Amino acid sequence: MKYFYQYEDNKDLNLQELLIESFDNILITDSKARIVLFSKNMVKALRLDGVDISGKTIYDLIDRGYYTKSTALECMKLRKQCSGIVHVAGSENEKETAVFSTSTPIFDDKGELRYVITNSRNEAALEFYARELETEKLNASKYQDISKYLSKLAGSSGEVVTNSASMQKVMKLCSLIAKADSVVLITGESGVGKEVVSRYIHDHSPRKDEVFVPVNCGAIPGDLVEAELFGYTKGAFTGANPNGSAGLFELAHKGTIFLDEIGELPLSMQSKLLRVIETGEIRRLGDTKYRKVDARIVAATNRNLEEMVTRGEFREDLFYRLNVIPLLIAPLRDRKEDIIPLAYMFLNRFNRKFGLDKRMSKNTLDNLLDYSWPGNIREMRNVIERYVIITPGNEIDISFDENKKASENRICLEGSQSGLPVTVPLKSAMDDFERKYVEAALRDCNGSITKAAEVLGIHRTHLYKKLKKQG
Ligand SMILES: Nc1ncnc2c1ncn2[C@@H]1O[C@H](COP(=O)(O)OP(=O)(O)OP(=O)(O)O)[C@@H](O)[C@H]1O
Repeated sequence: MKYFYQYEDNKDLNLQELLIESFDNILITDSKARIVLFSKNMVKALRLDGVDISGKTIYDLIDRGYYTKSTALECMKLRKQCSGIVHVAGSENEKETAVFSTSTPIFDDKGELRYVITNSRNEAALEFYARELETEKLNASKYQDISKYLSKLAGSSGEVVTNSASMQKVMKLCSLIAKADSVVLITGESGVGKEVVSRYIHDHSPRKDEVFVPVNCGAIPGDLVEAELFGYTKGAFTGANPNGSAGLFELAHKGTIFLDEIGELPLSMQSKLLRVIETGEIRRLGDTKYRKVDARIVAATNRNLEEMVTRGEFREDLFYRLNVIPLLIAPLRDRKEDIIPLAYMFLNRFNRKFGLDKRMSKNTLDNLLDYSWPGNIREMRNVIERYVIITPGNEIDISFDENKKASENRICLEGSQSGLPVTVPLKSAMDDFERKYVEAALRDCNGSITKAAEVLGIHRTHLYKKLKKQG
């Protein structure tokens, strides 16, 4: 391999001059440690401006206290490449600094040491590289985890129906909010579309090409919340990934993190979240250092945070910090103009999905409008999907008995004796029953997930997971 090329028109090339002007800090010494060449930047880095160095050796410079240790001398002694931090003395105007040097030996044909060439980087450059490296690592871990995370998520929100004046107002406001980077707090009953709205904000923000990370704070067991949100270092706790892991905030770097059910965050975590919002820094569990994270926060809750503040269940300072831009999404029963367009949207979606062509009876439309929809749009989605599947003919006839109790629902499946056509596989029948039962429990408990979970005898996080699975 040839490393040096000379052409007709660069015969006068003077390599010494090029080395002297090089951006890199370069020092060449001979086998007796005499200085042969300094690049201008090396002179600056070692603070030797104006010093007469002709005929001087590295020993002389060390004797005069310019620096304390030399990788060039180490390299001469060990006859191999050596690296290390070299502390450079301060002066009246400049404080002591350090450079990272690497010295490489150059041997002649007989294996005798001829020169040592030393390259170095100063502190500022090293800090710059360290920061770049950290960002690179962050991005690498981010993208590694994102694919895993996204694959676990339910499908995207698809078409967003906004026929009512109140939803149109919300969406208009969202378009404005999207452009700013402020924290947003979305409130509204379960299933009204808080996540849909937060995705809309992200999709219309300058961060739209970055990741959107939805997190259901209520579904994460209390003792794991910190590790999930902020990540953890090696050996932070038993059962953890032995290499440590980035948290969801790091995953959302440059994008948006959607903190759903923020009211379920334990108080200890609330103060940590407040710190993150104030400083833009997170600290992995078990770590000592803080890391900068640039994630826009959109939070949501179906609880009354103000009341929680008065009861001491939610930090007042966090509430005010989150409540910079409050958005209230009305329950479906208060925006009836959305009911029929939503019903048709879901009907079309499920007809397409199952390759069917069902229609809704006139009676159904009236019933949909009269119903109070305690589970809001999620409930509607489930009802329509269910009727599309279980209606044998082409016309769907949906009716509701709002007075029906959950306990009655257990034995009161509509239709024939068994309640479902026998053509439905057992798994679908069981899923359908579970869905109805959960809906009935939610209806009985006025949409409160905590109460419904109690009635059903399952943990709140378990119920959240079931609801998410159901759509
Ligand atoms: N305006 C809308 N247009 C179309 N679909 C909607 C709309 N609003 C909600 N949905 C659908 O309803 C379901 C529930 O919405 P979403 O998950 O956003 O509600 P949520 O308020 O975040 O619920 P929770 O509080 O339980 O997390 C989803 O399947 C969503 O796609």
